[in-house]
Amino acid sequence: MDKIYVVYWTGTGNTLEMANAIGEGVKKAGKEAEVVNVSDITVDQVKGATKLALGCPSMGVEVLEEGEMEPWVAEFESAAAGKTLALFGSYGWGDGEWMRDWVDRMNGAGASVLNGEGLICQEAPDDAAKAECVALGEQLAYA
Ligand SMILES: Cc1cc2nc3c(=O)[nH]c(=O)nc-3n(C[C@H](O)[C@H](O)[C@H](O)COP(=O)(O)O)c2cc1C
Repeated sequence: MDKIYVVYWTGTGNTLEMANAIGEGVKKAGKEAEVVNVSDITVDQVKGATKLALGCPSMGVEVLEEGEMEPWVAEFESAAAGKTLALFGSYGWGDGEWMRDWVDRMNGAGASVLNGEGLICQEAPDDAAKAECVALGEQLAYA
């Protein structure tokens, strides 16, 4: 499967902005990207993908969004082994705990998380944060 999916959940659009910039980076590297809301794609559809970007903001108290993203990620755990993942998301007032937990979880499921950490950004990404997202998309495409 050549297409690289950038699967995200967003409440107010910040993580979507990150997702779009990551998709832009994938395309810049010459690969096809599909930026897709988690509610519009099943885990089955990404089972054949060797690399994937997943994004979700910090919600609840330092957890993934619980209505859509958390159940999707829980199901994805059994399909994650051997995949290369770019994890990303926006946060507000925390210290990134939700992302560290998510990275540990995905590594525990046998995936390889690029750079050993997720790309996080406080609230809306500024130009510098968007540039980091573009670079992450390129890195994922070349990985
Ligand atoms: C219900 C709710 C819970 C949140 N919990 C946290 C949290 O635990 N830690 C944190 O740093 N930010 C928290 N935030 C802030 C969001 O992560 C932040 O506003 C983020 O930019 C939202 O991204 P989005 O625009 O993609 O939805 C919370 C926001 C909401 C609405």
